[in-house]
Amino acid sequence: MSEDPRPGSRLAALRRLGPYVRPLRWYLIGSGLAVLGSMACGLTMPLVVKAILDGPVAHRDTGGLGWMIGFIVVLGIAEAGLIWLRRRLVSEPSTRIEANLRADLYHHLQSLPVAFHDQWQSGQLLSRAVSDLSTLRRFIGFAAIFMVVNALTIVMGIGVLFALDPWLGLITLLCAAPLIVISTRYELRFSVLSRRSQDQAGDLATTVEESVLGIRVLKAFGRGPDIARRFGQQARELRTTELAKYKVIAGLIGVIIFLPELGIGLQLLVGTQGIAQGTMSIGTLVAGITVATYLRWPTDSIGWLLAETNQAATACERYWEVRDSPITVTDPADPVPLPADGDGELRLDGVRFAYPGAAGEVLSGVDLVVRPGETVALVGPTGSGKTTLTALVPRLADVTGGRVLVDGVDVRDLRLGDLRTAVATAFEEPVLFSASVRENVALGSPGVTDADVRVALRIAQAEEFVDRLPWGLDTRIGEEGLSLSGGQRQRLALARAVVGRPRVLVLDDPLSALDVHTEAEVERALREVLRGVTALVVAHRSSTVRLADRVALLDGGRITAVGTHSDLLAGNADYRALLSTLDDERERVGSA
Ligand SMILES: Nc1ncnc2c1ncn2[C@@H]1O[C@H](COP(=O)(O)OP(=O)(O)OP(=O)(O)O)[C@@H](O)[C@H]1O
Repeated sequence: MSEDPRPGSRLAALRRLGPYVRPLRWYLIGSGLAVLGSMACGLTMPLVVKAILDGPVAHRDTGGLGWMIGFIVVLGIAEAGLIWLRRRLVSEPSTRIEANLRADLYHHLQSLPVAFHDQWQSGQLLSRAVSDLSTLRRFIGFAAIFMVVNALTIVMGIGVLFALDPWLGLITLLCAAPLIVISTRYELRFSVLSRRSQDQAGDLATTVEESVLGIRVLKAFGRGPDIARRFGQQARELRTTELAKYKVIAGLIGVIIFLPELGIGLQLLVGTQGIAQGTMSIGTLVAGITVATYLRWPTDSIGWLLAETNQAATACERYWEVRDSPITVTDPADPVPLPADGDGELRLDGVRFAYPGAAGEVLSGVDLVVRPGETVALVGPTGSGKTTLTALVPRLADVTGGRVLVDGVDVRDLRLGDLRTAVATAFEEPVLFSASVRENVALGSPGVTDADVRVALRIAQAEEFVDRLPWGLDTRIGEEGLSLSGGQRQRLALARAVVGRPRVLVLDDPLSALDVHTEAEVERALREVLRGVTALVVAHRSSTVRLADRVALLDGGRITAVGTHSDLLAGNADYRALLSTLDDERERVGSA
């Protein structure tokens, strides 16, 4: 996310849009030709005016005037028609390219490993997916075409001026040339600011998103004013950058306005002398000034179009930064099917894991077998790597050493779709989406029937409350399921985990974030969910531990003890100490 002002890298980012643009190039070329045609009509008009002034007006003879006026009308109609055609032609490619880029970005985001999302702020992703792509749409539909067309119009116009009178052409050329040099210098300065402001807008979006999602916590802890201060500070920084952008643009606009005005003044001076000496006609001078005036917008707009191009190049760079992030968790080249008769054995064989860029390993040789149909609770001090370990089973991240095997097959040899059907997960914080109960439960198993959803809800002790919702399974639950209680959300998450009848369940303690009364309901649900399924359950509560057949103690990156809850209580001092801290902590939290 660095500010890289080099035009080369930024142009390369724009060039990479080729595969998106190529299939729609005829629309864009057609649109460019239409606008070029309309400009040619505009440039022809002064020539007809010259013919009228130097012919019928100068000779006081109106013969042929009708044809000339008629020609001007035809030029006007053609110009208007071509402008209409340009607008019609350009809307299709610009919106289609934007939609395709957005769809591919979203698909890529879905495939990126969790480690990527840990490192990227959501607001940055949001601003790239929304505002940066809108900037690109504007560029493709407008600035890109007008950059080319306006440059051609300036060349055509100066050509016409040279044909009318070399002095008129030379004056306009001498005023236009410094513009190009000055604009390029401004462009470089603007590009740095443009990149900064887009990144700052992303940071601002992150703050807004975090404060909306965490509104309850912020209110409960009275942190609203602090967040407002942070937001205010970020908004001020963004404003400072925007002001600096305006300053650069204002300087450029000043030059852009002044030079053409100077040109028209010089044309009048030279033209008046030419007319006095009889070397130039009035028609030539009027046509020359009209052409020079017509060239003002193409010339004036260069700075603005360069700014738009800059912004688009920056947006494009930011887009590719996400698209270029490697998808490290992929389907294997030769996937192995899961044995059809497997009962769901989960085996961790010397599993090691280190977070990218971290100094040391979180897991350094974990060996554990969860037998078919068995529930193993994973306990360990905070930060010992329990959550990390559960992420390795459905390949939310890949082991850095050792193997995770489901029914004897390394999870990396399975097709991701097969693995995630065989292994279902539920997390400490149940995440529900703005969709119906049915869609939320069937999220990972799109083919399931309503009957399957109902069975899952029954197992998760959620059927009764879902039936009481106003539209039952069709009830839309709010963003993150905020309109449901914590226990209800957790039970829907458990129903989602079991609906596809997975071979292995991996749960991050579903009871840990619940109060005592809710916990009893979810505990009942959990007991049902765990019946007959192979399950590895991270336990933060002794109540969760008691649901398990065996308990594994994770400490120092390894499993240091495995046994039944009572065996470990009786024979393992570390386990006794750990369990007492878990429940002490809860009492502290409960009484706070
Ligand atoms: N995305 C990450 N990048 C780098 N380090 C991480 C990341 N996530 C977790 N860690 C570190 O890995 C270690 C294990 O974290 P993990 O969340 O797996 O522990 P845990 O046993 O589940 O903890 P808790 O019981 O508090 O939930 C911790 O030291 C944590 O700081």
